[in-house]
Amino acid sequence: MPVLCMISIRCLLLHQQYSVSVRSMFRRLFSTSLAPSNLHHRSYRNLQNAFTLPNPTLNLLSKTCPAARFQTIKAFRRFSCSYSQMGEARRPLSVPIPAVDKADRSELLRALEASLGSAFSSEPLCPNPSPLIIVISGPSGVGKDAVIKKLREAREGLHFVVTATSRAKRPDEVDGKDYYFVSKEEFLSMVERDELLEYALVYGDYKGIPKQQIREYMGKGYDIVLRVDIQGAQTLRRILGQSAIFIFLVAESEMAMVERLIDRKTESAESLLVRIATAREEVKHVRNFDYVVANAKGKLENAVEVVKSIIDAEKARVQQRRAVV
Ligand SMILES: Nc1ncnc2c1ncn2[C@@H]1O[C@H](COP(=O)(O)OP(=O)(O)OP(=O)(O)O)[C@@H](O)[C@H]1O
Repeated sequence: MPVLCMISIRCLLLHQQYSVSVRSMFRRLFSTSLAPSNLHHRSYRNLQNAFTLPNPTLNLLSKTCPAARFQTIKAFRRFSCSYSQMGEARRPLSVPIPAVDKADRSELLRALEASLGSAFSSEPLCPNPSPLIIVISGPSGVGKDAVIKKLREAREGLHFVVTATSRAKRPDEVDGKDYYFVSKEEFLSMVERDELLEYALVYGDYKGIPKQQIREYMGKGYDIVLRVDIQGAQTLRRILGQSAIFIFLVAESEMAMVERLIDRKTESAESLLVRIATAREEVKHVRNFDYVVANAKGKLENAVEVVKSIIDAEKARVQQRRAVV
C-alpha cells in the first residue's frame, strides 16, 4: 500500500509537471496576437480532450489518493477557467483592424471599439479619493506645530482643525487660528453637549477637537489634519480605528528633542522636567501608529516632504480609508 501511494504521488508530480509545461507553452501560443485563428481553438479543444480522456494514472490516483486527484482536478479547473476568461478577450475579430501606419487614431479607435464590442471609457481608472483624516502626533517639543505650519504653506485642500483649549494664550498665538481659547467652564459645557470628538486634560489644561469643524470640511472634500498629543492619538485610534492615518513625529534623538524644548524657552524649569519625562515614555507608543517621521534638526523641510508623500500614497490606495465623524 505505501509503495502504491509513492507511485501515485510520483505520477501526480509527473502529471503536474506535464500540465505546467503544457500550460506555459499554451499561454505563449495564445498570447502572441490579438487575432487568434481557429487553429488556437482547435488546439485548445484537443488539449482539453487530452485532459478529460479516461486516464489510467488519474484512475489509479483516485483509488489510492483521493486528495491528490481532487488537487489535480482543481488545477485543471483553474487552468480551463483562466483560459476561458482569456479566450473571451481574444475571440476572433468581427471587424478588421486597419494597419496602424495607414489609419489615423480615431479610425483605429473605432475599429478597436467595434471589435471589442464596447466603447472606451474616459472614466478615471484611479480610485476617487475620499477625504482623509490625518492625525499628527509626537512627544512634546518634537516639532508638530512647525511641521504643520510648513504643511499648511505647502499644500492645498487640507483643513487644519483648530483645537479648543482652556490653556492661556501664548504671546505669539492667535485665537481661532492656533487654538480656540476658552475658559474651563466653557470647555466643560462643550463636553456636555457632545461637541468634541476627543478631549483630554493635558498638563492641567483641557484640549479638545470640535466635531462640527471636521464634518463641515470633510463635506467640502478637504482632508483633515489633527494635531494631538500621544494621549489624544490613542483615544482617536480607539474612536476612528483604521479609518484615519496616524503619523508619529520624532526628533532624531532624545538629546535633540530636549535641546529643542530648552531652546523654545516657553517652559518653566518644572514644566520642562515633566515634559521631558513624559516624552521619554511617549516615544514607546510609536507601535500604535501607521507611520513614523523623523524631524531632524535643521531638516524641517524633509519631514514635511515625507508627510506629503504619505498623504499622496494614501490617496492612491485601492481600498480607501473612509472616516466618519
Ligand atoms: N527640524 C527642526 N529643526 C530645528 N528646530 C525645529 C525643528 N522643528 C521644530 N523646531 C523648533 O523646535 C521647537 C518646538 O517645536 P514645536 O513647537 O513645533 O513642537 P511641538 O511638537 O508642537 O511642541 P508641543 O507639543 O510642546 O506644543 C520650536 O522652537 C521649533 O521652531
